[in-house]
Amino acid sequence: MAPPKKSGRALLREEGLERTDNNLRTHSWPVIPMINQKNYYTEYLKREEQIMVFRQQQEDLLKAQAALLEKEKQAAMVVDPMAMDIDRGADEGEETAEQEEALGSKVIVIHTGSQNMRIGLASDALPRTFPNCIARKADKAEYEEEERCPKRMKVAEEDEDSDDEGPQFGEEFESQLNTMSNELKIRMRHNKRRILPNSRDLVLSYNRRTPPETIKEHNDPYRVEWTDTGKHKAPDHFVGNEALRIPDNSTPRYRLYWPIQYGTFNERDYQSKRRVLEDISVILEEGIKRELNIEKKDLKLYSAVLVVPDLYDKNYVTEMLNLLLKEFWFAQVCIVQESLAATFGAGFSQACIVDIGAQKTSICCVEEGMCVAESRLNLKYGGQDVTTVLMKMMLSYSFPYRDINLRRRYDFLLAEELKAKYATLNDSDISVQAHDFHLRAPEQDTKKYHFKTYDEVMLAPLTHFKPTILSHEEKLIGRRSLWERSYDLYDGQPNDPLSTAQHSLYLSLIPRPSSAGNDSTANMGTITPARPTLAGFGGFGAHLTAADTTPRSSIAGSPAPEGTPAPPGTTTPLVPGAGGIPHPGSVGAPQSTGVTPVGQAEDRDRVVPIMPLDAAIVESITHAARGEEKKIKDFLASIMVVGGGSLVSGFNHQLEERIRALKPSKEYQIIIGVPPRELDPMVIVWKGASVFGKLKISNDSWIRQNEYDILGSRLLTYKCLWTF
Ligand SMILES: Nc1ncnc2c1ncn2[C@@H]1O[C@H](COP(=O)(O)OP(=O)(O)OP(=O)(O)O)[C@@H](O)[C@H]1O
Repeated sequence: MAPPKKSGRALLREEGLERTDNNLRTHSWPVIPMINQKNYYTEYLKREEQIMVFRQQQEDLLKAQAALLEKEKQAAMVVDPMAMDIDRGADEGEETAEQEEALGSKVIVIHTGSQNMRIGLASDALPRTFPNCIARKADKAEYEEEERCPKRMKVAEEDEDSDDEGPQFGEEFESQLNTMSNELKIRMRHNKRRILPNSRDLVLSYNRRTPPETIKEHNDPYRVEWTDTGKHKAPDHFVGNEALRIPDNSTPRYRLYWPIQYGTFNERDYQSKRRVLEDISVILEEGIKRELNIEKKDLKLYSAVLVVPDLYDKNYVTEMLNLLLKEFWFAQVCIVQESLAATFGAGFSQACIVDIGAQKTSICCVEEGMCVAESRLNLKYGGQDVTTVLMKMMLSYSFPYRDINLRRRYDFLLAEELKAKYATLNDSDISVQAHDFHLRAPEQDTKKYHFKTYDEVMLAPLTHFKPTILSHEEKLIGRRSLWERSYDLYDGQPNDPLSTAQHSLYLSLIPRPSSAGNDSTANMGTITPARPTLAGFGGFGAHLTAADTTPRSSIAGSPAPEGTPAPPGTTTPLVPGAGGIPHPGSVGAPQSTGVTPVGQAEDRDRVVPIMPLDAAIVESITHAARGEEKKIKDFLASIMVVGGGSLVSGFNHQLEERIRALKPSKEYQIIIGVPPRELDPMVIVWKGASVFGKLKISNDSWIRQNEYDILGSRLLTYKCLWTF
């Protein structure tokens, strides 16, 4: 139907030309007609000179060139060809060693790990490392507030003293331990290694009947120097090693905090954002002062390089950037990703970097100096899980120090020491062996324990390849309780990056309704276990309600019996069960799940991303190669393992064997490279960041104070070497 015809007066009114009786127009504003959207075109923000950051870089470059010309003129006058050569070289990015050193001595490189803080001048050969923790005065120490770790199943009091401990960690754990032990036995036989049939019984009976010796404190040459809290003038806090050495029962009491957890802020143990940031700030300030001898007030003369995880949390990066620029007043800050830094440290241009830290393991392929974004994988387990599971296994083998509790500082240090000494992945080390250790607790005589080990020293680090036996129920507590997920202002998409590799891992964990729509139990709002067998599997039967992922200390920690379906409206932190992981390589580009990106992002906060390490590496490489066979071969031949968790003896060989089993074809050469120059795998990332900080080409990545004042964290889009 044709629209009704408009009167002439109405048309004039629309055009603003309506006139009054005296023939004058009602207003004198010019009327601008609407733009025809079909022909609409703009160059706004399409050219570099319209972006302030690039404009400024261009201006800086012109200034530098003008200064160089001026210098050349002066040098030509005094005929000093050397001076000209040096300057030209510098302009072309070929710094001399002296220039690099000079640049590096004004750059502080910061790598904040979940367990270790590494700081140092970029000109230093190695970083200073100390525990990334702070002890603050409190009513109770952490061991008085929190449950024993490893968590024991409740046993009747009269049983506690009996010789036969029974399954302290639940039937499920025991059965997985036995399965792993049997699998190891089969593998050893296959490799023609001799095993005594009653080895475990020998260990059990020895450990049960060997009492500890008591050594008087004055007879112990290695007694620990505990931190003196100075009772009456006790300071508010201690940092790093000093904090870890405060007696647990000190007066006044101190509570230990680790402000970084799983590569982002610790939202579990803190009640406010301010306290987290304050603690990080104090640790950094005191670390820089003590280790580098630089006062906070002088930091405006320094630049900072900050290392962040590959799959970073946007809030973490922006808050840390703000902290460094506005609290520490560094002149400029540059941000670099862990895997990229690792390749810089090792001097590789292409590699698949596997970083095994204390709480997280990240995998990322790097090619031509760039992270292959889609290959990034972040798994929530690491060296600390190995320590805990080793203690569990040793206790299951009647470890004589039955009261060990990793929430106590001296026990945590003891467990770390035992792991570093005895954990192994060499088949040749598996036999019944006798060891001893000294238990040094504050205000107590030293106790010397004798114990024997068998296969548990290998089974514990083997959990990297069988992470379902690890306990994951506490890993999501408090997540997003202080910082809400960051969303893009314009399109509402989550700002935290997600790779196709990580996405496919989540897809395998988050249950979705089938395409036929016949799965009426699946519910987008809550996550129910994907496989009923998962409940109670590997000791993580704890069900978290949706609300439990937000408030701290509200976990319903009772393990659910095997096969128990989750009550309605409950959420289980999900990890892949046996056979739950799709075959590596079977997952291509992300499949559409029919859920909004926001919904997916929220789901991800309720899932613990876990996958066997060997499968995860193959998965990451598959996503990096995007179907190119040559790239798969190249990445498989250039795997590099870094991070403290990889220091277990025999780790690389074991990993190589397992990847070979997944990629048996003769076409693939699997090479696990070691860091060059015998560098410690724990410091490679820091080393690479320090190299980056000294380069002139990294000039474009520096975020300066004046730019930050105008653009804030939006600068990250232009300044970082990766897509932010
Ligand atoms: N000799 C060793 N053998 C086995 N494990 C070790 C050894 N030395 C250190 N580790 C482990 O390495 C881990 C610390 O590694 P690293 O410093 O790389 O972690 P981080 O950077 O603090 O943690 P994350 O990467 O999770 O943030 C700890 O779990 C520690 O027990």
